[in-house]
This record gives sequence, C-alpha cells and structure tokens, in this order.
Amino acid sequence: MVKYILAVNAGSSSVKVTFYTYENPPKAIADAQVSGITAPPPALKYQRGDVKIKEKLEEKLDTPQDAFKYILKRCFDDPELSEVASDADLAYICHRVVHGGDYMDSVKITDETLHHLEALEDLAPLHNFSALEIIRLCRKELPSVPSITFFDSAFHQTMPLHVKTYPINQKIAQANGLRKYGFHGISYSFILRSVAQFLGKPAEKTNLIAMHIGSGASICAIKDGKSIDTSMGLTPLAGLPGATRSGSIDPSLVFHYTNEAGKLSPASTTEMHISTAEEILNKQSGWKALTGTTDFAEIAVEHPPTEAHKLAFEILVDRILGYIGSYYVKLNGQVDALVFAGGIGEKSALLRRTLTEKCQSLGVAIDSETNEEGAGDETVKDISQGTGKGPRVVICQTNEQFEMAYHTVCSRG
Ligand SMILES: Nc1ncnc2c1ncn2[C@@H]1O[C@H](COP(=O)(O)OP(=O)(O)O)[C@@H](O)[C@H]1O
Ligand SMILES: CC(=O)OP(=O)(O)O
Ligand SMILES: [Mg+2]
Repeated sequence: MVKYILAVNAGSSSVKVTFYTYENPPKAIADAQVSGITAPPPALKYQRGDVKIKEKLEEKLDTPQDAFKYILKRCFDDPELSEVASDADLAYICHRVVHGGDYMDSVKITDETLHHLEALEDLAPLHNFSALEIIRLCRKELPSVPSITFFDSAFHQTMPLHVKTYPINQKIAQANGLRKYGFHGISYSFILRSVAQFLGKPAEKTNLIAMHIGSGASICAIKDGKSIDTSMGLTPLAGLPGATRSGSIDPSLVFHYTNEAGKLSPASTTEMHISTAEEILNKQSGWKALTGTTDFAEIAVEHPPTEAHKLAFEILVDRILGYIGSYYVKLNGQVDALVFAGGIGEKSALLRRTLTEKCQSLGVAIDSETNEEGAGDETVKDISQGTGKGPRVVICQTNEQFEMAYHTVCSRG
C-alpha cells in the first residue's frame, strides 16, 4: 500500500502542514495552513493540485493544536484528496521543533525522547509548546504513525565553542544549558543544498551569508557547508527584530521597562510558564510595537504611510547590515552568495534593493528588473548584475516542510 508523509510546521500564530508522496524527492500532494490563531478569525489557505482555496473560518481555533485538528479532519474528509483519508495512509509524521537543545539530528518520538523534549520546554516555552502539544495529540489520535522531530537548532551545532559560549559563569551556564543554539536550521539546510546545487558546487565547499527574514528573522554565516555563526541565541529572541520580537537589546532594558519583569506573565498557563519580560520582548515588541502591524508588506513600501513605518524598515535594514558586515569578515570575504529567504526576504524587492545598495563596498550588485520580478516558480533565482566582482545575490524560496520530508525519505529509505 502506498503511504504518505505528513509534515507539520507549528508556530505560535500559524500551523502549516503539507502531505508528500513517499519518494525521492517527495512531491507535495496538498498543503494547508491556518493563520491568525492569535488574531481571530482564523484564515485557511488550502492547496491541492491546481485548486487553491482561501477562506476565513467560523470555527473557534484558539490554539495551534485546535488548528492542526481542524486541518487534519478537513484533509482526511476531502473526497478530492482520497490518497490520505486516515492514519492508515501515513508512513511518518514530521514535526518542526524549534529548540532541540543538544540534539545533533532528527529523532523519532518515543516515551524517552518526548520526556527529554518536555524537559527543554522551559528553555523555549514560546516556541516548543505548540509543536509538543501537536506531537502529544498525534500520539493519542494517530498512534500507529511514527512521529519524527526535526530541530531548528541542529544545523548550528557546528558553531565553534567561542561563538556558542556566553561570557558568564560557566558552571551556571552548563548546569542550565545557557549557550547560543541558533534557529531556522531546517530552513538553512534547505537553502544550503538548493543554493549549492544552483551554483554547481558541493555543499561542503559552499560559503554563504543566508538570511531567513520572516515574522521571525535570522541570518547565518555558512563556511564550507557548516554554520559558523548565526544571529539568534539561547532562544529565537536574540539578533534581528521580528514581527513582535525586539531582537537584541541591552539586557538591562527590561528592568527599566517594568518592575514586574521577573514575574510570571498573565499569558502563562498551568502547563506553560513565561515571564513578563519574555512576553514583552517576544510578543509586544518588534514592528508591531513600532507601527501597529505585523504585516511587513505594509512597512516595506516606497512611500511609508507614517514615520513609524519608515523607522521600522530602517531599523531592520540597519540590523541586517551589521550582521552582513560581521559575517563577511568572519568568512574572510570568501562568500559565494548572499541569500534572501523567508516570507519577507523572498517577497520584498525593496528590502533586497535597499540592502544590496548598502553593500556596494563588498562588490555586490543586483539587476533591478530581475529583482523586481522576484523568484516566480523557481526555487533559487540569481538576481546579481553579473559583473562578477562580489558575491552573487540570490533569492531562495525556502521550504521547511519539504526539508523534513526529504530527510525522512533519505534517511529511512
Ligand atoms: N510583498 C511583501 N513584502 C514584504 N513583506 C511581505 C510580503 N509578503 C509577505 N510578507 C511578510 O512575510 C512575513 C511572513 O513570513 P514567513 O516566513 O511566512 O513567516 P513565519 O514563518 O515566521 O510566520 C509577514 O510579515 C508578511 O507580512
Ligand atoms: C525560530 C523562529 O523564529 O521561527 P519562526 O520564524 O517560524 O517564528
Ligand atoms: Mg517561519
């Protein structure tokens, strides 16, 4: 009997799932996404073959777990998607888990591994909770299907010790797992393979400065196919600002912002504990705090509607530039390509143009027409001007679900 792979990418405000054929490379047969879980009404995007559906949902979906249940039922019940009608049609479920602690690779969920991941939950409650809730749900409702977890942090295990280590008391650091982990690694793994292939180089000889700029944003220096540094840290809060995240700030700031910083946030539940400081910096900051919108498409426009929108854009550009400069030097100027990925990196021609203009001193130049056109249907699109002086500039349409399905097929035959 032919079986399929279900890949799940759960965030705090959206759940994306894709069903794939079990072959190398896997082919997507359906893709569904519920967003707006934290800002109702939730919206569904569903694609099956050439059919694309977009609708606002009347159902009350308060949590990623509710959204996942809804998507699963909708797909299983869809007569046009008869390939997947029940758990009997699934070979594996792949889950994106942001924080994987010291895990170097994906793991199959067993009582023991789930226990271990639950112990990590406190280190990254805002990011791991939804994924773990969905894993627990799958174990309960689809018990015959093995779950495999893929970690955003695993790709960055190769960072040197001096990059991973924070200059704090090392006994305390080790006892509490306080180090730089880095995230978006499933995406960087997809980007590395796809861009190396596009450039016609072996991945292990490829050097990139890769940017995953979405509502969570990060940047990674890849040397000889390995992450040597990245902008996120112990949690995804560090580094670049995001839709609701401050990115790096002076850590003392939060104690001047509120004297409740260390107290539990009202958003905490009996199962999930987060401090007021984490709540403020992760959920009430970023461009939402500056402009009122979490939609960067409203900010990245030629004529920003307010000064605050202009400022939000300039802040993101400034912070990204700082990392590009730093990583260019860390890579000794030997950079094959500057890669734009993530919802914003892939779609905002203005962000790409503004950043590359400011990187002229590195020999970077783009073709403005190709940049405006964007990547279209191509996974990797070269937008360089072709003068051949500096690093190439490419757009890569990253795909975390595909990456998980691909590795499942490759490693499990
Ligand atoms: N044309 C565009 N210009 C700028 N930003 C865009 C555009 N289209 C989408 N975006 C932004 O992409 C972001 C979502 O990116 P994505 O990588 O899907 O995020 P995440 O996976 O973190 O939810 C949103 O902030 C959205 O506004
Ligand atoms: C790690 C992280 O920030 O993920 P996302 O961009 O999906 O929020
Ligand atoms: Mg994302």
